[in-house]
Amino acid sequence: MSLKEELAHSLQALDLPVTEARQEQLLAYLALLGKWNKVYNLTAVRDPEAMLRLHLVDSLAALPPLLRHTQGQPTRLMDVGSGGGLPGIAFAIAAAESLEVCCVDTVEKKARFMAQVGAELGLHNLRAEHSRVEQLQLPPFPVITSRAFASLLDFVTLTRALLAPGGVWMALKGQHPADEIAALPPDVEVFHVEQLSVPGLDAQRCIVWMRLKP
Ligand SMILES: C[S@@+](CC[C@H](N)C(=O)[O-])C[C@H]1O[C@@H](n2cnc3c(N)ncnc32)[C@H](O)[C@@H]1O
Repeated sequence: MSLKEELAHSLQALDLPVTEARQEQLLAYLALLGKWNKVYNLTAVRDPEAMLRLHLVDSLAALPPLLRHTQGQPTRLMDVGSGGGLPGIAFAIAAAESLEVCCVDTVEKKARFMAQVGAELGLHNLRAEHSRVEQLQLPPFPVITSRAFASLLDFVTLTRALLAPGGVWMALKGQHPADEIAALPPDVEVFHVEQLSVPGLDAQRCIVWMRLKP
């Protein structure tokens, strides 16, 4: 199966409608990730087919739950520790109509890569910030995501100043992280641990949804 066919099948399995043009952009993003990975060391995964499954589809699996949460309404989202742009850039492409995405990474070459992807693919809803997230000064976000970034405790501690009133944290995790949940501060509430199934991937995945207690 070609990468294009595999992506289309995966999107269908996720019940995530993405136009043909956006699918081309997702593949173009993957190609840029592969190209610049050699120079910038953006990810340890190098094989294009594995990158599609382990990075792109793995990230996109969290998008339908996010769109259910936002009910498709226009939303500003910050993705922390995006690295090569995951899940932020995947979200920005696949849900371009409703998401404004700010990807943050403390490593300059990674932020530069993400900005370059935005420029090359014409992603007007994507912004890349080179900063430690705890030093970032921006208007707060209704949704803050992370994938393979830090413990839940560090995630919420480093970003709580950037969470809008009523906003949510969305942590993309592997196995249900019971120990990390137990270590959260008392004013942070886990309101849902949502199991995900990733097409073509036999591994446990979940989203830990959190918010500040009222
Ligand atoms: C393991 S990578 C994960 C990258 C990407 N989210 C993924 O799923 O492939 C973690 C990233 O977090 C970034 N990072 C670590 N501490 C940070 C901080 N305080 N602020 C912003 N980015 C940070 C690192 O530079 C690295 O790119």
